Amino acid sequence: MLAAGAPPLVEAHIAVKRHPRPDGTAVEVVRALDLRLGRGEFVCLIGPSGCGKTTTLRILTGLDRDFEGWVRPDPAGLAIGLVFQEPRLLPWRTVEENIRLTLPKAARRQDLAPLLAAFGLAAHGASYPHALSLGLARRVALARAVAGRPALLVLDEPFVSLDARAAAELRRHVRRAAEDSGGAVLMVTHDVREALALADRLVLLGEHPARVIGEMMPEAPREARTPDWVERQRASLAARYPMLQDT
Ligand SMILES: Nc1ncnc2c1ncn2[C@@H]1O[C@H](COP(=O)(O)OP(=O)(O)OP(=O)(O)O)[C@@H](O)[C@H]1O
Repeated sequence: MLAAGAPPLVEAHIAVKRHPRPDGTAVEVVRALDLRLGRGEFVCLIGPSGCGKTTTLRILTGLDRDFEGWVRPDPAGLAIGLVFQEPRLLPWRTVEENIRLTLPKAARRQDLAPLLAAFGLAAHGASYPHALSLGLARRVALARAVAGRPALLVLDEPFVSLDARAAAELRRHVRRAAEDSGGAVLMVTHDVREALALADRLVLLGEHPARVIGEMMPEAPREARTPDWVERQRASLAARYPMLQDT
């Protein structure tokens, strides 16, 4: 949580972000969006499909600099671990090599066994990405993202297209990654249940152009967030924000 008076890890004001249209005009995707992220805080960005969540993430992480506004500090100077919807593993490298290659040179020879074990990947270090299920591949991407101990871990829709069991396992690993890394986590999801199960703070974005329309801080500690508790909170949020009705 962002303690009063504590400087945020990242702070952004996106005045306007436009994407070009094929006919040469531009469409506004984000407008007047303000976001602050505290050290060690786990924040979920939630919003309807196509509202501009990924665009916002790309700006916050410095992947997109073509916008009006600012991000402080410059993300280029921040250690950021990224997990995209597509695991983006090098197909010709093993799981272990995929992780090792993203480490700074001095750390490349370290023993990765504890990390692989922590993410339930002990049996897969020598596997190639094509042999992995989507759930396992996302877990590798998550292990790779935390291997360098980032100050900020960014996850874009990590639970999409996973069956309930794989999603539950990944949720456990995301939770662990957040707790072990000590860094902040910013996760984009349209799965309100996952957000309620994991986050310190939920930031709700409206229809595009994306802007913040509300926030919620789950009061129960994570270990007390049972499926019943999550369902009650989801129903109460959906009553307040009708756009969450179908989630
Ligand atoms: N590079 C681009 N060029 C043009 N339009 C784009 C580009 N990237 C995204 N858009 C459009 O901007 C809007 C917001 O896209 P974005 O991917 O940020 O939304 P999102 O909330 O993450 O969507 P989803 O929930 O479907 O993943 C969409 O209408 C999308 O089609």
